[in-house]
Amino acid sequence: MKVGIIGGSFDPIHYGHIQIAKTGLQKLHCDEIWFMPTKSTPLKDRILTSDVHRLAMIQRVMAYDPRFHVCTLEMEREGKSYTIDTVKTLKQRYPDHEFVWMIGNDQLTQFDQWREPETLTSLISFVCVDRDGQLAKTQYPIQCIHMEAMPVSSSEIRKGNKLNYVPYSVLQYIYEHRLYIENFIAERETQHRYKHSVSVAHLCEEMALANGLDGQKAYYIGLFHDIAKNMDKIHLEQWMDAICPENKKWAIPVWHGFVGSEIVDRIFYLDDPQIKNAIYHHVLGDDHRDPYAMIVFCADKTDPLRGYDSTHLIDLCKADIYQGFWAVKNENDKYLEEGK
Ligand SMILES: Nc1ncnc2c1ncn2[C@@H]1O[C@H](COP(=O)(O)OP(=O)(O)O)[C@@H](O)[C@H]1O
Repeated sequence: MKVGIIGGSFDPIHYGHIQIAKTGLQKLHCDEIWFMPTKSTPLKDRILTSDVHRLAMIQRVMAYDPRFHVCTLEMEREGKSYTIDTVKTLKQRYPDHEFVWMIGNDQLTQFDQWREPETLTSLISFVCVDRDGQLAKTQYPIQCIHMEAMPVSSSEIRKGNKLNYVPYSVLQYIYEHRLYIENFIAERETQHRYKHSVSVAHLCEEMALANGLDGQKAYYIGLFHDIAKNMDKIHLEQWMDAICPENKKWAIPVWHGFVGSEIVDRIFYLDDPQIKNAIYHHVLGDDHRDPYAMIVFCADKTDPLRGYDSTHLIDLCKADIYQGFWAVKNENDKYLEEGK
């Protein structure tokens, strides 16, 4: 049996990895593809997402093709993991299999940094699949083959970019387990606003749970509520023209609610209508029926990081969001009146 191996951190797995797997099946005529997640990568010093989460995300992709498998050999090994040890173990355990180790060309260019590269290529064959349309040259006996370009990397995904390259079931897992997502916000907001967003997210969650509602949904509303706040006026206006030109009658500081509600859906694939609705209304606080819209309005105004004592209002919202909402709204109106 011919087995194509794809080793990597898969933090998270994405369509680039899946494309390599398909190329292995189609062009190298592999019978199976084994995804080999590393425990910790010697060439990368970043702390990886836990083995359990990375493995669970890979498992979700296994359903794509019965020939896809996960091999946890490297994860099970203690300490740092080197490919040379893996290859030796594989050959020992599966003497009848023919293995092909598939790498992207970013790996090819740093192949001399792998431990014992000459021994490695003498033990099994290595194939490089083109990652960015430019097959790299190498001094090693490594065959290079072309594959359809998938311009994505896990690091971009961890920043919340190119989420369309993440299988939907994996993205669902990411949201269910809150992986990377505070980073999505940190990448797009100032440090000050990022802290506010995280604080509002936790407050929204607490208020929702206290009212018998979905804490996770409320957390996401709070986390993303200001996602469009840093956008410059030109881009903000382009979004407004595209999605709701009729709302341009409102002052510009109000627009980020309308635009944010589209961004969570179109860029972050949070397509829940209640999440969109709550973000849409959070600036004006003009949805008096949906509890999630009320929660984010109240949490935004009573965020402890704002520096005033909002404990009584938070307690009111936790006891009953419908009553709490009007108390927060009245206080807010009073505050705005005084500021005039
Ligand atoms: N978009 C892509 N196209 C082709 N190969 C890729 C792509 N992304 C990753 N690879 C290859 O997949 C393997 C595993 O990479 P990994 O470290 O998990 O992902 P990433 O490079 O995205 O962080 C490596 O050999 C890498 O070169």
